[in-house]
Amino acid sequence: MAGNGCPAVSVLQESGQAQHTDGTAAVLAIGTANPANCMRQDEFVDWFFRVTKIDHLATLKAKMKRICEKSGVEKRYFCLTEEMIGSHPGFINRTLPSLSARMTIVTAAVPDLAAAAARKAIDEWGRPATDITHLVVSTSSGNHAPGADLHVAQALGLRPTVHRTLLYLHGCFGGCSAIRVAKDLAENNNPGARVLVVCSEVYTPLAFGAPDEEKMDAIVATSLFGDGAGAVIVGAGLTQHPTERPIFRMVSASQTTIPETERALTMQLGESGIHYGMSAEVPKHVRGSIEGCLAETLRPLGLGEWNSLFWVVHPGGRAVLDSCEAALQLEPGKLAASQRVLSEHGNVGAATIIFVLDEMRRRRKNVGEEEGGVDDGEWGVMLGIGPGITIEKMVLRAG
Ligand SMILES: CC(C)(COP(=O)(O)OP(=O)(O)OC[C@H]1O[C@@H](n2cnc3c(N)ncnc32)[C@H](O)[C@@H]1OP(=O)(O)O)[C@@H](O)C(=O)NCCC(=O)NCCSC(=O)/C=C/c1ccc(O)cc1
Repeated sequence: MAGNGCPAVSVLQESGQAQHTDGTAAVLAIGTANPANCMRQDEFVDWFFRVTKIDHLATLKAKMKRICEKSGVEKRYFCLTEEMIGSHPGFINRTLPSLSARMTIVTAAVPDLAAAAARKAIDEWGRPATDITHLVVSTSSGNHAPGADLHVAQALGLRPTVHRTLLYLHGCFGGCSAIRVAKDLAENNNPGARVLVVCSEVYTPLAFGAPDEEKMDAIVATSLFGDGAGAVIVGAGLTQHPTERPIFRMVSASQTTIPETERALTMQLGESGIHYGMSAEVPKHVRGSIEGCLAETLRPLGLGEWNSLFWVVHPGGRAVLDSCEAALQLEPGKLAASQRVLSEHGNVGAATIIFVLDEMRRRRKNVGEEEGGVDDGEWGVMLGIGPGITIEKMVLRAG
């Protein structure tokens, strides 16, 4: 394992339990939720071209089928239904204004999904919801106040004194940002804090529209993104609550922005919903920068042997994971948790990283018991990748 014989990691290892009980935050529980409507990727393009009434565009359809085949996605969950599409002409024809209709759906769905994921995390945690002191909500699906944070707090019966923080439009790194904020809250100035982090993304009703071959990036987004929510509970100072068990200790957190890439990933809310800009160069940018970006943070900790770590990487798309694998020369299987989540859910924006944390915890728990279990070492890295291009990094130490 990296750090065997390495002074910096030895210090971290020796002080791990003490740091934890003294105040290093940990993930204590995880919950996820999906909308009911499950879409198989091999049926998606036929469905999409039928409901948008453009079946005659055979070349574009064939190209989108190729993208879907290469996506690494097998199924996704949608809040969007055919009934919604049928009731709103602007959902197909994006020259018509449709923002209000889209937002009405999203405003109801974001807190519902968020609360469903949060309830699972709270059940697993085993303490009453009223013991939550802080709530951090992250979503790219919303434009209203009071926002989803208040609706989630009310739905869960949190105390009126709960400290709410809402992160809007962080995109795909929003899950890592929210978890980083929770770590800071739990470790600083708030003794005994228990922070509920909820990421809820309802992309499909917000971005749906007939494909336009001039906007291939929108077609790529439509081929990859799905809806869902993830929740974690974060706390430090566990000696006060002997029933609580750390799943992942959050050792350090940092953020890097790749220079001159601010146009590579964008999101913009307009009259016809949200528009995603996604350069075809994103995988190349990730490949060119990820090693250096990780080295600056992890090498000083003695964690530079990438294959000795476990990896919780945001699966922005199959090519993003391939880029990380190639740049870090990771052995096959190192990104299996991320690949599995991409396959089962697609890219669920900020919520995706929580699905990957959940998958990683399941794999580690099942070591020696069931197929898919894996012992990937004690130390790991969580990576979020989103607009900026921003890379969020967190060093994790398993339970
Ligand atoms: C699965 C892909 C889409 C295709 O696989 P491939 O191995 O690259 O295949 P090809 O190289 O054969 O590409 C197929 C075609 O797609 C085209 N293409 C390939 N990416 C492009 C492109 N971004 N533009 C426009 N043409 C392209 C590519 O040029 C090519 O066109 P053609 O040669 O004419 O067949 C792969 O490129 C991929 O995984 N790309 C990464 C996607 C990506 O950047 N993801 C990260 C951003 S995620 C993010 O910010 C999410 C925020 C979010 C926030 C909230 C939510 O609710 C949800 C999400």
